[in-house]
Amino acid sequence: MKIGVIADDFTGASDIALTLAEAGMTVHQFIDVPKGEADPDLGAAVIALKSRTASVQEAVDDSLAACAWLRAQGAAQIVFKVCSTFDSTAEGNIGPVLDALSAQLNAGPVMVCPAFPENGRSVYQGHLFVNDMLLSESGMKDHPLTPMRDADLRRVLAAQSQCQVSHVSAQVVQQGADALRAALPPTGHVIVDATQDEDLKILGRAAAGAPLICGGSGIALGLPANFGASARTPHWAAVTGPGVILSGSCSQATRAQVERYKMIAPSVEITAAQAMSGEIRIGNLVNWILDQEVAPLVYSSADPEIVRAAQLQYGQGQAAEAIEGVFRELAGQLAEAGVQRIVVAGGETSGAAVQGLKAYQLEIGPRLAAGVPVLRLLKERPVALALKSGNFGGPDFFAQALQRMEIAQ
Ligand SMILES: Nc1ncnc2c1ncn2[C@@H]1O[C@H](COP(=O)(O)OP(=O)(O)OP(=O)(O)O)[C@@H](O)[C@H]1O
Ligand SMILES: O=C(O)[C@@H](O)C(=O)CO
Repeated sequence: MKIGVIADDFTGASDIALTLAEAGMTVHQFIDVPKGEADPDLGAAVIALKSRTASVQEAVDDSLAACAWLRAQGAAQIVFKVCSTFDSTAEGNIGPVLDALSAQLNAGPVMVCPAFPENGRSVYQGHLFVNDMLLSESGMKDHPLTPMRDADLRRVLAAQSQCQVSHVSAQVVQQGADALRAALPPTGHVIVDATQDEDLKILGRAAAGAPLICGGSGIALGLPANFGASARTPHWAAVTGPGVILSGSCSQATRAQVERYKMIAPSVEITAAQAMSGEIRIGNLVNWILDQEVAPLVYSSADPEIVRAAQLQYGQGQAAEAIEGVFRELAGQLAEAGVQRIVVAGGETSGAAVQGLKAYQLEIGPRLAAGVPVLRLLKERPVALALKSGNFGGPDFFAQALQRMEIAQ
């Protein structure tokens, strides 16, 4: 194994797994820290944790355990995969986890860059932009769990970390890998600018031999080439059979996708009140889903005002866990009932759904959208999964993803 990735959520794990697969690495996504050994033929492994919004101590402990497993499999380089919008609560977990991993690996300077230009995420003068807006003015300021209200990543990371946080500008990056390496301090975390894929490939070259780097999937663009890998398209054996869309993301992009899909297929909304009351009968919902001619949509996605009202009434964590609990139970029962194509929208929601599926290892297929691969879960019958980050995919993503799962490549 050459590259080991520790991802702080499940959609982010599949996002970077796709980047590595398209750059030629043989890669699998693992759910939580595996118990056994990895296939020695794997060039890369991505461990999906549900640590982004966990307690700081839990996030640190789980990330260190994942790092130890990856190193034991021979991983020469560790990537801490975080969100391209640097999703984090004020107290962590990016800073504390990065500090712990850096200490465990005696990593020296750690380059940090969440840029993902293909999906409109760029870092310039230490500030994170979502398309043409500062992060703090984008929809991410209303995120239900990790509202991002400061675009200056140096300040955000410095508030969470015990280490020195510095910055290397795009002007230096664009002079090449040698100039970037020369600009790095001896230790600490370094926010590195990147506004285009070429900047990320320079960063990848500069990261050759670095024990630890941190970023979105874009930071992996240039890493496989350091190990002699070259671009390829992942293969896919068609998966047909009943399908369903599960959406717990409240992001702007997902809410648009929900409204578009509701126009062509049956749907049912799960409200926070219903989830908190325990009135939802999962078995009845499964039967309703299986009775539909067209793959139906089950969603809790709601506008920020509705989410805020629910959080005020029930508590942010309680509302989140209640809704995730519904999707966790639903996903497991759907797979047992024979559903074979499952599209999930939202990182935490995907974590819940995958836990419900009792999935431990996923094969990476071709892209459904930038940052979203189709995944194969090997059960009695193969299950095709799409774990879509809230802000990813176009308006017709749901229908297109279900159709793509049925086409071999
Ligand atoms: N109607 C609702 N009211 C309150 N909380 C909700 C509601 N619908 C979903 N949630 C919660 O909001 C959170 C959404 O987070 P999730 O990570 O699934 O989506 P996302 O942040 O848009 O996706 P990503 O992290 O991939 O960008 C989950 O914990 C979910 O349970
Ligand atoms: O980097 C991203 O935006 C996604 O992979 C993600 O982490 C969403 O939660």
